[in-house]
Amino acid sequence: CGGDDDGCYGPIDKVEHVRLVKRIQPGSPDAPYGPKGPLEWGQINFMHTTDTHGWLAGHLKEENYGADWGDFATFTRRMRQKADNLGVDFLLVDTGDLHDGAGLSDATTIDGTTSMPIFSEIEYDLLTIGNHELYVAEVAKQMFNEYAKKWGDRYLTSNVKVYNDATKQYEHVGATHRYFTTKQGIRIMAFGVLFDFTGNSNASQVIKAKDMVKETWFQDAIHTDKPVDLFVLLGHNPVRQTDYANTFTTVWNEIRAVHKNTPITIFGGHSHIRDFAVYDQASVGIEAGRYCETLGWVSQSGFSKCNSGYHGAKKPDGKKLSRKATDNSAAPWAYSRRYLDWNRNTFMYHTSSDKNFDSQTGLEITQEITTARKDMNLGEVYGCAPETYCISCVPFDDPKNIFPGVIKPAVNAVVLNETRKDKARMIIGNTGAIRFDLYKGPFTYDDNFVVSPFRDVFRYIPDVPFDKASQVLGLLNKGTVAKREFASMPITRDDCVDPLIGALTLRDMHQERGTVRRQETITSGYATKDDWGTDGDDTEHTGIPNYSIPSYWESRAGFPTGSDPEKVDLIFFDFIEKYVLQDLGSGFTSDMVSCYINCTFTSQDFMLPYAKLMWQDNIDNCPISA
Ligand SMILES: Nc1ccn([C@@H]2O[C@H](COP(=O)(O)O)[C@@H](O)[C@H]2O)c(=O)n1
Ligand SMILES: [Zn+2]
Ligand SMILES: [Zn+2]
Repeated sequence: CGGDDDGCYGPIDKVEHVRLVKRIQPGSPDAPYGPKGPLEWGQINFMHTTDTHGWLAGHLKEENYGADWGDFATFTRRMRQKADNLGVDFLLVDTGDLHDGAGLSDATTIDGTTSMPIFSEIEYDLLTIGNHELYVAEVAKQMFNEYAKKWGDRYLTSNVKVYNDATKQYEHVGATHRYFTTKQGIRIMAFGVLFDFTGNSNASQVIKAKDMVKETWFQDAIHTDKPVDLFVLLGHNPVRQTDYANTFTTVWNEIRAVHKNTPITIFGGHSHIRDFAVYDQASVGIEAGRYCETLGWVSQSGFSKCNSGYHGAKKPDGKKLSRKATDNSAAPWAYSRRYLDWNRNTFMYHTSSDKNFDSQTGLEITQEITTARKDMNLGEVYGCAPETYCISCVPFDDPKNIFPGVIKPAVNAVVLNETRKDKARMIIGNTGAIRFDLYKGPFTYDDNFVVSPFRDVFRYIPDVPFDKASQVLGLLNKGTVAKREFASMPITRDDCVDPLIGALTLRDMHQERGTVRRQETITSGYATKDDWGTDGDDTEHTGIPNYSIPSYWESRAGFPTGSDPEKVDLIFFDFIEKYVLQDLGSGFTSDMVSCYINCTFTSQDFMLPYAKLMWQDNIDNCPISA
């Protein structure tokens, strides 16, 4: 069972039994419902990844997103080749958040030590930095010292600097901007802008977009004497202009003030959604989801010798791109956009490659991932989860929601300082620290990082009057958005079915996940609505129920029966310490706070003991539900 063509399972890690995704051929009875039709190629074509967060092994428990980084490497190579054959341009872009979300990136002492060399095996044309590259000083330095050097002027970090130990100065991580000419002659000026992030360590500095646009280098770049046919704006920012974290508008306004008609094509991220926003008749922006579930596609035409240096094919695949950004657009620019599901079926379909899809490089990358996973014991099974628990597919208080179903019982059982076990305790966390649904079946070392990837230390204040402590959750959840910059993103996805109308029950979702998907079955997944409507998903889905959840959760343990305690130990992640203190009010100061168990016991450390404690039934014969 050597290759993937014979319907065999892909590289199965026997110890792990975690590659649950069968490697399938398009058209086979096992193939998932696939792409709706060929992509529309333009004169310039972009593929976009964002918020990959270490998911380079793919979604081992979700067939629909089961391709790995090796498969993706093969796909990008084939797409480049196809562009060359068509005589058009192709650019691959990434908009950051490369760590925090999977064992491959987070199970090493410094995040990314194993995953980053694998990530960087793909030849991106343009990349920019995310906030997750800046929380931890060592990670920021790794990006500065290794990857910025490797990626050179393709890594655009227009408003992010890192402290250089050698020069003792803060310096741009990568390049501020890049002016270049594509193979087919399009002259591009590109920038890479992070949102106004303030949670970075002191190893870095983030310059607010409104200040960055005043800097000389930026003003020089937008007033350049060189011809610019297209501005490309990358950024770890949502593309929707109404989103609170959006800073593209600031940069976009500056460019537009000088270049009234030049197209500006935007690639965003951070809010983890599929989205496409129209800025004006010559400017659109895409955001390509999260966690290697989505690959964004934007194509653009309208270049001619009158408005650019473009000398490639006029009509790449025989038909012209016909969709203008706005209904009344008088500009020459036409676009297409598509959100591709991250699976081999999709990749094979769009490269018409069927049995011959795999490349040597791709197979080698897949092998590297398999070896790394084995070396890191990522497939080691710690328990057999009896149910699936999700973050937002059921209401926050539903027993199958991950917070009441797993997180609260787990912290109650595991987060306990023996010397204070007789004290009543309240544990408060930010919901944004819990990153992914937990699936019924084998709970692996990897799943620990998938669910709770951060190293946020459990800290506490002893003996807080209960009437004070019990107000904190409510106050935290009332906090302003700016204050909650670190907390979970407000859930504003349009790609969901209304929870009250036609929502799938969790049971339905289970059944769907368990069902062999044939071509005629529409599967559960994103049903995206964006500025152009509902036709952006490459593979149609039924939509995912999505209930909004608060920004914080609280759990109580060791309470006396039938009454409230006089005092409690108030425990919380160090990540939210500042805000807990603010909401406790006067009389509470940081010198009252100390580590609860010890200063190395973090949010990475409570799920595995809980799985060992609670999920041992059927451990040797744990049914896989994917
Ligand atoms: N140490 C940390 C760091 C981050 N978080 C949570 O992640 C959110 C940001 O994630 P994005 O992928 O959207 O950039 C942040 O708002 C926090 O909720 C954390 O809990 N601990
Ligand atoms: Zn992210
Ligand atoms: Zn982010």
